Amino acid sequence: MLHVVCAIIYNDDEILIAQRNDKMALPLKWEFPGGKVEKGEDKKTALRREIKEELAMEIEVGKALEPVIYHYQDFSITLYPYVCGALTKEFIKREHREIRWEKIENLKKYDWAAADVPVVKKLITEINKM
Ligand SMILES: Nc1nc2c([nH]c(=O)n2[C@H]2C[C@H](O)[C@@H](COP(=O)(O)OP(=O)(O)OP(=O)(O)O)O2)c(=O)[nH]1
Repeated sequence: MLHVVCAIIYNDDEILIAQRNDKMALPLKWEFPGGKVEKGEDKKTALRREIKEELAMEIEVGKALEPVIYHYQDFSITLYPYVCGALTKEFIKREHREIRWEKIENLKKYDWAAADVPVVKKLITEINKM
């Protein structure tokens, strides 16, 4: 079982979303930036580290959302999503094929990694209640 943290990074009404590259597992799928928690590492620390490595970005890690367990064909993951704040909109694209700011109501148009689908649905439901 992989333990993966991911960041739902807000700036105003937009969220930062990323497309995996064709050399990665789950090629070309869209995801929230993040990565594997290392042994003995605190999840929030892991998330700040991954976002710095992947995007050269500093974030404020906030509320934890409900973890998602998903069994892919070759491996299983527990995905731990966190609501995060961005201090600036700037980032450097270091590993992904594409990274962009997107409005929540447009998130359903993307081909998400399967583990992310319940997270995306929840975000869309929440925004519709507002
Ligand atoms: N980062 C991230 N990974 C996700 C998400 N949804 C999802 O199924 N995954 C999967 C894809 C990968 O198999 C795994 C995360 O691995 P990764 O390759 O992004 O993590 P990493 O940077 O620590 O990996 P590594 O290349 O250093 O080994 O979790 C998501 O929203 N964000």
